[in-house]
Amino acid sequence: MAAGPQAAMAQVGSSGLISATEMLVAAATFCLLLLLTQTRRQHTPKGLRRPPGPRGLPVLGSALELRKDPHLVLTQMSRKYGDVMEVTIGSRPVVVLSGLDTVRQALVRQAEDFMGRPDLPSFKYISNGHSLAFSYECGDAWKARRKLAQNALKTFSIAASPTASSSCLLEEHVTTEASYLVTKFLQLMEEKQSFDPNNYLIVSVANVICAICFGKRYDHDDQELLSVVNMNTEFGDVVAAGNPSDFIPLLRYLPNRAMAAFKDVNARFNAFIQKIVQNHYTTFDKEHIRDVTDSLIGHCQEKKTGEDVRVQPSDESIISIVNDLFGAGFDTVTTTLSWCIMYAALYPAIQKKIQAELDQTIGCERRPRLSDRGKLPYTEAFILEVFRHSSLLPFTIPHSTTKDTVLNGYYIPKNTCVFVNQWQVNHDEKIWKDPSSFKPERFLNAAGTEINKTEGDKVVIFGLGKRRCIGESIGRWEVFLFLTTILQQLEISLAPGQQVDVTPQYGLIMKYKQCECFQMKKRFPTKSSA
Ligand code: HEM
Repeated sequence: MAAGPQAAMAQVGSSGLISATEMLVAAATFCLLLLLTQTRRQHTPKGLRRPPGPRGLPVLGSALELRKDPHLVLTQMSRKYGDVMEVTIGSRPVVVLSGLDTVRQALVRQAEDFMGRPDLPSFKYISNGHSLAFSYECGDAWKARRKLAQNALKTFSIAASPTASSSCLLEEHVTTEASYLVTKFLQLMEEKQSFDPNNYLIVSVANVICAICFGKRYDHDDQELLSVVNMNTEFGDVVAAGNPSDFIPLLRYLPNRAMAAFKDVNARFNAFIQKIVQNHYTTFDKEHIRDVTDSLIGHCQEKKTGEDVRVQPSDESIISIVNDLFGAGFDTVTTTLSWCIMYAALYPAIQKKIQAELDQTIGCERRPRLSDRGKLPYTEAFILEVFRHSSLLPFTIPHSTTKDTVLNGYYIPKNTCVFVNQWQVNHDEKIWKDPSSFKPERFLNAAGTEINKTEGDKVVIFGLGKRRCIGESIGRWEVFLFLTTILQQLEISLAPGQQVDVTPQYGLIMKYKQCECFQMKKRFPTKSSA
């Protein structure tokens, strides 16, 4: 019993000795937690059962088992306990959902019951507790903010723009950035044998969301932007489902390097955005709304005094929407593109098929546009397979029940933390043939001419229901346009003799290990961009 807590302490990098008082506090906490766990279990209403699951250790629950690759461990456990199971992490029961039907049942059909977020300690540091994505709040004021965010985002990205030379602002921003990337990659190939494209991808993708949110583009060597976009791993390590210090209260009082880095990342991130927002306030002109930040400031100023104040979000929480949009808008898309590039390099025959489709449909005289998307089924199937196979967001952000509820016959009390295992759904042998193989064809009709929509809808990577990602359309469009622009012009390969490790590193967003192993070469003689 004693070995468990010690192992957990070692895991978070405890360096000091434990005093007698600390031991007493630990023992008291232990007894209290046992008592609480038991009291909680006694409250299951008559005739109903709690979901099955492993017993776990006292105080730690299943925390040690979940230390490495929880998406794989929980997938394995779901084979034994089923699609609704309960694990205990530390002192806290967590319901884990697997299986497409169960996930749809909970997040879509019982959407209101499962739309909450748990009050995890780490979430309070994000956007000073005002985060749209991570805060505990999910009432009417939150719903109003989510709507506001969706509308502002749409206006400055995929809505038709009378001023843009492209079909919409998003197309204009991505085309600019993707063309820059192609030139940069070729320049790097002249300077080096091989390189890591991810360092450049992240700035280009960040520039797209910066243009939408702040009307601003940064140089690729801008140190301020680089210091913000390069701290996403520290962020993702802590907010990923199953972080022990969110579940084991004792760990919060011990030195914890990951948590310290997380707080620092959030403080720096908030300061970066705050500076831009202040600048927007100074130059704000309600007749000339430039970007998402302006539109949010405008909304704060227009708020009607007669509105029900309980429903009315505060100015601070409205403005902090840009933190969410910027934060969620670059690492997700960059990591998807980085997996696309890796799969294209690992499977040259698949890459050639995409390029053949691009050559046939678009040619080399003009650049891809968003309107080409429906005409490139193989490319679309490749993107779907990248989402499915990599399952780069193995879990959604943790959910929580908003009321006592019943799922598949199991009782789940209000405020229960819920993990949705997207990785399991995307690799479930019951719905996918040979799920570990990378096969874009699985998403095409028999003739290979169209996407099979039913198969495509089985991939769960943006969540579902009331918490479904609000940047889904933007994310999908961006991935399509960046990828097609790059593959139209460049052939991607791995440098001969280079070993690559494609094992996903667990986090909120899973990446492969960084490597300077890519080579790219021009497919056609240079054309002026059209
Ligand atoms: C390939 C790209 C992307 C993927 C795979 C992705 C995936 C996800 C997932 C899994 C969630 C959590 C859903 C849940 O908790 O049930 C989420 C939430 C969210 N995403 Fe995305 N996302 C992507 C791009 C974007 C972009 C480009 C933006 C903004 C511009 C964005 C903004 C958000 C926001 C604000 C939330 C929180 C929604 C809420 O809590 O109600 N995402 N996303």
